[in-house]
Amino acid sequence: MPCAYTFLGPEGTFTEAALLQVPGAAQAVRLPASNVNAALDKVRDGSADAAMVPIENSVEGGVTATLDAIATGPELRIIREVLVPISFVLAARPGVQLEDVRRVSTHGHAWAQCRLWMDQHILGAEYVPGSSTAAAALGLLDADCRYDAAICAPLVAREHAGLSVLAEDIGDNPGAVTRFILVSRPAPLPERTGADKTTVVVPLPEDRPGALMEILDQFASRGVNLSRIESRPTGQYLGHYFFSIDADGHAREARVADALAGLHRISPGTRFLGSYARADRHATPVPAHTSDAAFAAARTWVESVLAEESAAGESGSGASPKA
Ligand SMILES: O=C(O)C(=O)C[C@]1(C(=O)O)C=C[C@@H](O)C=C1
Repeated sequence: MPCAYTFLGPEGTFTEAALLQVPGAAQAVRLPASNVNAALDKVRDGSADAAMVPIENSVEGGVTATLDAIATGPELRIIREVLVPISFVLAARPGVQLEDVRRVSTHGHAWAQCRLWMDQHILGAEYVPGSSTAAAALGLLDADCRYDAAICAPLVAREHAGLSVLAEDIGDNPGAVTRFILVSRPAPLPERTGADKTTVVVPLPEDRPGALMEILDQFASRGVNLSRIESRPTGQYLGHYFFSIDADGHAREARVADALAGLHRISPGTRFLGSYARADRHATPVPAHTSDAAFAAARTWVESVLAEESAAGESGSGASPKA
């Protein structure tokens, strides 16, 4: 297990709450980073062993900063995922009333999850982007703070920043959940658990009709279920995209390994980002014809066909019958 962790900080972010779910992390060195790229750089340069970063929210979708940062640069591996239920409060310096609030700061994903509440309760609310929910809350303590309130986790408002809570549970979707990933430098794959996920990045081959269908077919024809697929621009030039994909199963399962090989044939720039246990422990049923046993039986059959062919060739009796 890693012994120095970094995370999207400062203390009190939802990302830190995710990190604290990792066994041993509460006792380990924890290094807050000011953004996702800075956290991943600490892993790449060896100043941390692993980074916890957000990747997907049930309301707002993919965290593009993370999807892009792990798709490029020196290779990294996802070794674990963590789910955190999200509940937001509106916090302000003691004495400030709800009717005094105009300018509100938070992380972009948090703002997106509280938009309706803001429209209903703060007429003409102005959004001030923050690097995280906790950074926005702590910023309220600065003498030259240019906003009136922050959207953050209940814990950071009360315990870390000593702020007053003007409203609780202000998220528009009460069941909101954010998924976080623990990322390390390339390392041996975590063991198969029977309920695993594999993440890949597949650049879309250009000028090739049906390329997306071919990519999807690598999974479909091997009975591999996808739980997320998103397209992101590579940033190189207009119209150049990659797909970020989560597939059910582990790279040590034959059907997943076979699908990975197929992806590499179609798009040699395919990047493997890891196989790791699903946080919800949900195991997707594997069709019998795509089980490891079915792949092994099929391989044995092909080998027996080839062995018969070469034996026949050596004995000279393998000539094709005349038509
Ligand atoms: O700002 C934080 O507290 C974070 O951990 C980031 C983040 C995100 O990137 O989605 C995490 C969970 C919430 O959905 C809002 C913000």
